[in-house]
Formats: sequence, C-alpha cells, structure tokens
Amino acid sequence: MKNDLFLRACRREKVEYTPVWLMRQAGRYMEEYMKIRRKHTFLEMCKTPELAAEVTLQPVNRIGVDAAILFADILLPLEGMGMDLEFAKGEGPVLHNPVRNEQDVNNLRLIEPEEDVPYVLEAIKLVRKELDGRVPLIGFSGAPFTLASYMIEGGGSKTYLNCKSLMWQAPNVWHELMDKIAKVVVSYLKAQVEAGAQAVQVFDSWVGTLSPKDYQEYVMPHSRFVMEQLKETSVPVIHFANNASTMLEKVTEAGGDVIGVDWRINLDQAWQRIGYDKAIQGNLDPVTLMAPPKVIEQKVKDILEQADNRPGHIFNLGHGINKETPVENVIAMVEAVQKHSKRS
Ligand SMILES: Cc1c2[nH]c(c1CCC(=O)O)Cc1[nH]c(c(CCC(=O)O)c1C)Cc1[nH]c(c(CCC(=O)O)c1C)Cc1[nH]c(c(C)c1CCC(=O)O)C2
Repeated sequence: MKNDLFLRACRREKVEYTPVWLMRQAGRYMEEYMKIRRKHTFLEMCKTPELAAEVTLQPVNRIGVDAAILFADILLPLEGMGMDLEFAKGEGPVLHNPVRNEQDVNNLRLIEPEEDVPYVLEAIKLVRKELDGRVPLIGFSGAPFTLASYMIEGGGSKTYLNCKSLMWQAPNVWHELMDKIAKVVVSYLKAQVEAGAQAVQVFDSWVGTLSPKDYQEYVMPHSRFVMEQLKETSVPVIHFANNASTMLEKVTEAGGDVIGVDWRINLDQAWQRIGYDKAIQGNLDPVTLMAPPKVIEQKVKDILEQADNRPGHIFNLGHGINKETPVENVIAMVEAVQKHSKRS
C-alpha cells in the first residue's frame, strides 16, 4: 500500500500528516460525477459496478484524499429485505411499503449479500484493482436506527413521528425490527470486508433525534451487537453518530475503533469525552466549504490545533458534503489539512 496513513490513524499509530477524506466525497458537486449522472439514474449508477467504481475513484484522482469510500447508498440492502426503494426526483429516497406493525416486521427477510447486493461486492473488487494500493477503500452501512427510521417513515423525516410512535407503543415490535436490521448490517459489512473493504463506517445519521435515555434503551443494544460482531473482521470500524454530542459517551460505549463527530462540538472536548483509547474522525462544518479559502484554512487549523498532533485523528467533515460546494474549495481544504498537519 502506497498511502496507508488512514489505516494507521485508525489504529492510532504515528503518521507523517493527518489523513483526510470527506463523507459523500463522490457526488453532485463534481462535474465528473454529473457527466455520468446525466446519463444514468442514481440507482443505475449504484448497480453498475463499472460506473460505481469509476465514481468512487473520482475524488481520489481530483482532490487527493487519503481514502476512497465506495460509491453506494445505505438504503440498498433494504431492497433484499423486501422494501420497495425509489430515489424520486427532487424528493430524496422513498420506500413505498413502510414498516408500521408486527406483520410488516415478520415479512422482512434477512439478506444474502452475494444474491441481494452482488453489484456492491463486485464494485469493491473493481475499485481495489483500480486503486492498486494507492489509498485504502472504506465500505459502509447505515446503523440500525437510521435504517429503521427510513423503513418506518417511508423516507426522510423532520419529526420521526411514526418511528418514535412504534418505538414507544410497541417496544417488542421495535426491538424485533432492530434485531433483524442489525443482523442484515453485520452480514452486509462482513461481505464487504471479504470483497476487499479495508475499513468500514457505520452511519447513524439521524440518531440525534433521540434523547440520551431513549438511545440507551432502544438503540444502543443493537448498535453494540453490530460493533461486537464486526470485531471478527479485524478491519477498523468507524462509528459515526450525527448530531449526537449530547450522548457521545453512550455512542462510544456501543463500540467502534474510530468515533466520528459532527461540528456541533469542539474536537478537543469530544475526544476528551470519548477517551484517548479511541481514534476520532471529524469535524469541519460542511458549509465551511462555501467560504473563501482563507477562512477554510483557518478553520482547518483550528481543528488540527484541537487534535494537538495526538495519534488517531482522521480529518473529515462533520457530515456529508453539500452539492453546491465549489470543488476548488474542497481541494483547498485537503491541501490545508495536509500542509498544516505535517509532522517532522
Ligand atoms: C442518510 C444517508 C443516505 N445515504 C447515505 C446516508 C448516510 C450518510 C449521511 O448521513 O449523509 C450514505 C451515502 N450515500 C452516498 C454515499 C457515497 C459514498 C461517499 O462518497 O461518501 C454514502 C456514504 C451516495 C449518494 N446518495 C445519494 C446521492 C445523490 C444521488 C444523486 O446523484 O441524485 C449520492 C451521491 C442519495 C441519497 N441517499 C440518502 C439520501 C437522504 C439521499 C438524497 C440526498 C440528496 O438528495 O441530497 C440516504
């Protein structure tokens, strides 16, 4: 491997500079992506390994990140469970048969990754071949809560009204659902590692809608199950819980080698609470990338100062990049991280 800074930082080893990648780094802010996207739907791109592989490599080639993340989506394995998934124009993801009761949960299947998401595994193999050791490849999945929220709401939500109602009105049904999803997440991620993913990230994008107590009771046991099972793979696991700085200790307790944090908390305070026996990933506000390069550079320096050259920091945004972002600003950010974190 030519550049293994990311994997070394995951293991909290010394690095020559702080490795950097961006959540959602392959996407609509890049002209290269849009060129392909104009000819294909998003799902077609995900399900055609050659296209998924090409798009995965775009940010590695153009912006010089220290890791690649597979181009795919957290909702793909839900099709194999029996959900009817569509990415509707301008609306984001829609699941046409939401899960609302015990019968719906019983009808859900566990997935066989080789049969249900063969294109994801094929894309991983292709990317590994094309990367040829330039940088490591990250695989990913949604976390049980975030996937459950889409399955119950039938899409994105502001209030999570149906999701929380099911959780509180029928806790047994809720736990059965979370149990099934957790098993799917484990087999999906294990298959990705077998296909060649060198690290995995679990995205709990919407769990910040819960109180710490509800997190502990309704979510933590299932996230913990996932994290425990993934120890068998021996690749680093990144646990990213968005908008969860009120419950960082609980997220850490659920598990993961690297804890991803958003920008709503200072990185130094977050790391202190997480503990220095874990690596940390984050945490620039993605909207910073709309600011002039001088401002971006200053905010990058602020975060690096908070990390204090401690081994085990992976630079990233605090959430996914926005599609309006100028690509030159992304390049300026990556260069600023690499320049200002150089160790002698
Ligand atoms: C919540 C979530 C989803 N998908 C994902 C999450 C968790 C990450 C997060 O919290 O941001 C994960 C995801 N989705 C995508 C990736 C690719 C890998 C990467 O570059 O990081 C990853 C890691 C591609 C994508 N996933 C999607 C796109 C845009 C599709 C397009 O080209 O139209 C991409 C590049 C679609 C998607 N997929 C999802 C939504 C809400 C949307 C619509 C987003 C929007 O319209 O802004 C569900």
